[in-house]
Amino acid sequence: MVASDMLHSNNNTHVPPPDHPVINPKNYDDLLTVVSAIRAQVDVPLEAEIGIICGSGLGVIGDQVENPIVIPYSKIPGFPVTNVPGHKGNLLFGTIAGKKVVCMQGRFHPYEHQMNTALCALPVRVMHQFGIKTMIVSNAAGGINKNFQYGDLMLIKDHIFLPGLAGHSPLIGLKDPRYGRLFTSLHDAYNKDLRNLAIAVANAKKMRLFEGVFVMSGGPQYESPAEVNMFKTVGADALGMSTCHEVIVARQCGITCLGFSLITNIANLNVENSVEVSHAEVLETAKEAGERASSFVCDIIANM
Ligand SMILES: O=P(O)(O)O[C@@H]1C[C@H](O)[C@@H](CO)O1
Ligand code: HPA
Repeated sequence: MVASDMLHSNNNTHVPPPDHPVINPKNYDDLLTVVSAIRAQVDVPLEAEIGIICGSGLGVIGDQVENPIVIPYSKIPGFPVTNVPGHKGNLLFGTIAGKKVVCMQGRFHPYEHQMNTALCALPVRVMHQFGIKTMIVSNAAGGINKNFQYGDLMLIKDHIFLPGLAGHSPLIGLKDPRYGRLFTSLHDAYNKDLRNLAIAVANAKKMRLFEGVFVMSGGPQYESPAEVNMFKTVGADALGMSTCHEVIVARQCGITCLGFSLITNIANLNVENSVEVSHAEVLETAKEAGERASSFVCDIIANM
């Protein structure tokens, strides 16, 4: 199947009913309604200390959750539903290495139908309501740094949030004080202690691991060579279409964050080269590297 067909097929496990409502992410009472709807799905109390977001093709990280309670997004009134291949669309509650986790097996992107950055980041607020103090966020990304190879992992040490700089911050227009500080600081957004822990874990596993700056573009088109060159010039090492708005909301909620990119393709800097990126290629690399990425996440959690 070619990539363009994949993007219009629904390979997700769950299809929502046609009248599936989606909440207003800037209404705090709507958020509480979604949280109650999730609690109503099961007859055990749900809580978690660590939240995990799986990037494209990285749902395998969610397969590490022990004794999972699986709640499809389509079964949660008010919760968005994703149609992007490689994103299963399940919220999982369970444990990894004895720690209580909640895992988003599939995320939302601003380029999806009727999406915006605030709605994409709504699940972070939901996970916060279930008690998370730490969030591990992953994504598939194109490598800009010349040292990167397919399948490399890059810890995110900082980000450039292009849609946010252009007026699409998930915090815009929030007026309910229960959301927290509007003027959220992004100092240490990708926590230094957690990054040091991740580096120690990678060293113990003898894994290649880089640190770098992640840039988020709006997508869904992949970047032109001139755009890739611009991102390189401003100091970006990897580029993708997610993550920054989730981390910003997490920081507003006081959640400590660790982020990493799986380099699924090498971004093309030369307009004379004929290099076509496809989502199929992204998923293929993620499939090859998925086990390594999930074992990395489990070991980090075990050592937290
Ligand atoms: O969910 P992530 O950010 O991992 O997905 C990446 C960015 C685009 O959604 C898609 C491009 O192939 O993969
Ligand atoms: N650009 C943007 N997003 C991506 C890429 C890319 O090259 N690869 C995976 N996600």
